[in-house]
Amino acid sequence: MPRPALTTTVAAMVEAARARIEEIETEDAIAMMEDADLVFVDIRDIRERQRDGVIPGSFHCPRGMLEFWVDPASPYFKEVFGQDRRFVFHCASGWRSALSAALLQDMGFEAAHLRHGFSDWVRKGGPVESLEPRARG
Ligand SMILES: O=S(=O)([O-])[S-]
Repeated sequence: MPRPALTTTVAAMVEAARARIEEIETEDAIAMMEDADLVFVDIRDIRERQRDGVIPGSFHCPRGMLEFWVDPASPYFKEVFGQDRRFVFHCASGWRSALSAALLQDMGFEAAHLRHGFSDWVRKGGPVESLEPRARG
């Protein structure tokens, strides 16, 4: 049976998201590293973090938990998202984080995203920390 045609593409969705969210260039984000009011939120999955490293001090919020962790009415709410701080979401290349920032905007949660993602962060010499794989019990 033929698959039904999609009504949009992921590229179109990312483009539409990018048109309405705050985007941070890598160089500017690196310069913001020392800002204690700023939280980098990494939405990549744990395997990407373990394989490629992380932005030091970044908070890991798997993309699948996004809405649940930022909503104070959710049983999964995370305190960090209740703090009066500036949040910059990132993924590997800026696609997932663009969609996430737009979704958060729809929820009324203010967040920017790292325009070119962690891969560009590494390319531009941003600091990277290694993550030890969790020991299995
Ligand atoms: O979503 S992605 O830009 O990291 S491939």
